[in-house]
Amino acid sequence: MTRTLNNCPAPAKLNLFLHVTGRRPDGYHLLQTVFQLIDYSDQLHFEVRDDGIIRRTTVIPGVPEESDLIVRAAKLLQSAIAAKTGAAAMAASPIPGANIAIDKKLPMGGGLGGGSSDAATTLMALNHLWQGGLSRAELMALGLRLGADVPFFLFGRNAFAEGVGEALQALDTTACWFVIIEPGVAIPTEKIFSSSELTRDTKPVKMTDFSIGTKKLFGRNDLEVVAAKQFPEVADVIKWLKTYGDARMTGSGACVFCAFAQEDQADEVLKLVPQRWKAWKAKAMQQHPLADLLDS
Ligand SMILES: C[C@](O)(CO)[C@H](O)COP(=O)(O)OP(=O)(O)OC[C@H]1O[C@@H](n2ccc(N)nc2=O)[C@H](O)[C@@H]1O
Ligand SMILES: Nc1ncnc2c1ncn2[C@@H]1O[C@H](COP(=O)(O)OP(=O)(O)OP(=O)(O)O)[C@@H](O)[C@H]1O
Repeated sequence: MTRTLNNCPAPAKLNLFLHVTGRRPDGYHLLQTVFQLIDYSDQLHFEVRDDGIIRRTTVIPGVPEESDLIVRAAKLLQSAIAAKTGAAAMAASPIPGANIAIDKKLPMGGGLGGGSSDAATTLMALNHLWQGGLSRAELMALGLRLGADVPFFLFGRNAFAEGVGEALQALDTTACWFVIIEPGVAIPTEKIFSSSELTRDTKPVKMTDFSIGTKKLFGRNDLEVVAAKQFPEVADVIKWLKTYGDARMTGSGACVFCAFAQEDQADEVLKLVPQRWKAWKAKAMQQHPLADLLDS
């Protein structure tokens, strides 16, 4: 049995548009959005332990080990596999554990789904290493318990999403490059969704209503006006980047992106970004780099 799996990407996502169409009784919001994978990722490394312990071996400032979505995902998977295999099998061969290291690159509170992507990569990698045998659908159901964005990363390809983000339909998006700017603030998702100024009644669209092009993106991000009002740095970045194209915020913020058909167009703009902001470029991806792990 393979004991290690290294350099497992946990890619970021952008929301090419994000409409809030309602709210459930439990307070979660109903959305319509297009999730776009990009080739800018955290990297995770896994080593099987025989003692059943889950250990995050990298410190992430501000994220205690026990509340890390990586550790929570690993423990959730352990219990799901135990339930699936039953007590007798468990007695015969106790559930393995894992040491998990991470090279963190995705900014927290950035609207890029960093923690959610880390959790999804952990579920895919450990289901493989532990020979857990859970299907993609079973892992997606587990993922939803960790966060609204996690099922998308397990789905493994770009998607039109509804519900709280778990009702996914595969979608091929336009090949393009993105310039992403980090305004230098972290935005707690909850803070935006709980705002009294958030509109929650955008008219639902059908997949056939929109096409994804780099010239003009469809729709808007309903969370943007709330985040821009509460965090002026976000408003400043949007204003600056709009000079070069259809700039908008991703997720609940804070990162702002703009799409370009050609890489050299993205390079040109990247050179012009004011020094006070961290900026980088990323290429649109159609598939999650670990998508095949679930079919192997
Ligand atoms: C904004 C998006 O990133 C768009 O992709 C997601 O909807 C948020 O996904 P996420 O970060 O995984 O969010 P979670 O960690 O599940 O939820 C954080 C908080 O955001 C609010 N939340 C999140 C998702 C959603 N559809 N409605 C909500 O109201 C809830 O108050 C929740 O307690
Ligand atoms: N491994 C992790 N990486 C990043 N954040 C983590 C992790 N584990 C727990 N968290 C917590 O989860 C919070 C949300 O993380 P995440 O990066 O997914 O949000 P985000 O980048 O704002 O994405 P989105 O807004 O699209 O959900 C972080 O602010 C952090 O407190």
